[in-house]
Amino acid sequence: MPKTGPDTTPEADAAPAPAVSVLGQNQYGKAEVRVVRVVREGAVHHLRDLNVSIALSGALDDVHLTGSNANCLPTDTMKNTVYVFAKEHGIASPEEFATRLARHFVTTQPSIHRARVRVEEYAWDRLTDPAAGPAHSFARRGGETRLAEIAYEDGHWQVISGLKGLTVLNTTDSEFHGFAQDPYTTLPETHDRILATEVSGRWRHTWTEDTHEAPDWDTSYRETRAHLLAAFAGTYSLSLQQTMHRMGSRIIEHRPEIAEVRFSLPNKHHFLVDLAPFGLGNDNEVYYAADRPYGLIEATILRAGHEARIPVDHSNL
Ligand SMILES: O=c1[nH]c(=O)c2[nH]c(=O)[nH]c2[nH]1
Repeated sequence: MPKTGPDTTPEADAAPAPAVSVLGQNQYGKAEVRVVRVVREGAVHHLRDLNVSIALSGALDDVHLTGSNANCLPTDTMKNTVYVFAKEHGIASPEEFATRLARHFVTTQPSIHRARVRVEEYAWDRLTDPAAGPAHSFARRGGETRLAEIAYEDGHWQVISGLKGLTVLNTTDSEFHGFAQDPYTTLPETHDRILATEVSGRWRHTWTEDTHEAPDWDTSYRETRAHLLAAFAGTYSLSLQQTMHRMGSRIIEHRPEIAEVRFSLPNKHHFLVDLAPFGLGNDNEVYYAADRPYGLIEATILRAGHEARIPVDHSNL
């Protein structure tokens, strides 16, 4: 805005007019800081996954009325504080973590009189038994939906089973390097990253005729799902594409009743937070879980000699 000159209108000498507007309740903060904290106890990894929102209020009138930011701790700083606290103190519980944050802002910023911190925690279940070996694979609790799509025409059946919304994560045994590069490539190569995806999978059964016995659908579903998860957990991954192929090929190898598998797997990126500005290292401990953009990795895996019939879903692209 260009500065205006002195007010020379006749009203300038008069008593100030009562303000027309008054600042009411106000607060500000960083919403939805997605922090994932991994603790590695040898081959057994522990995971906490939070969505943290912070709202501060206090002596903030000047920020709104005069534009002075002297009392305005940047929301970016609040985000950094979440990551630094996750590194330095770990995440014992949502309550403990939120309490620590709220106390910090109120006791270190004289202008801040009240802090509200809301934490949502996403629960993860282990995919492998820590007593039986490496335990770094998890499935997110809830959100999973089983699917069935049936077509019947000219006496022939087509049965497609599947699932969506099954989110899985490996805290290690995932690398991505040796990729093609062009002048716009900035992605660093990684030899140890989090690999996470929300599985959408459909599989077509070989059963087409009433003259043959139909599979036990529930058993088939349970076993197929188990193979898909075992392949995700057990594959040392050089890309999500490779893991996905193992998930499909393991199903084809173990479930003769299935002719074709189709996966659509978003690569749910977890980026290591750079804690160097705070004099801290980050040895695969604190991650930022990005929700978009995401890689979208899709493929059909077929039993040799069978045709691809599961329609390719182009609603994403
Ligand atoms: O497993 C991956 N596959 C990719 O194609 C890709 N691209 C990318 O940026 N990260 C990854 N990760």
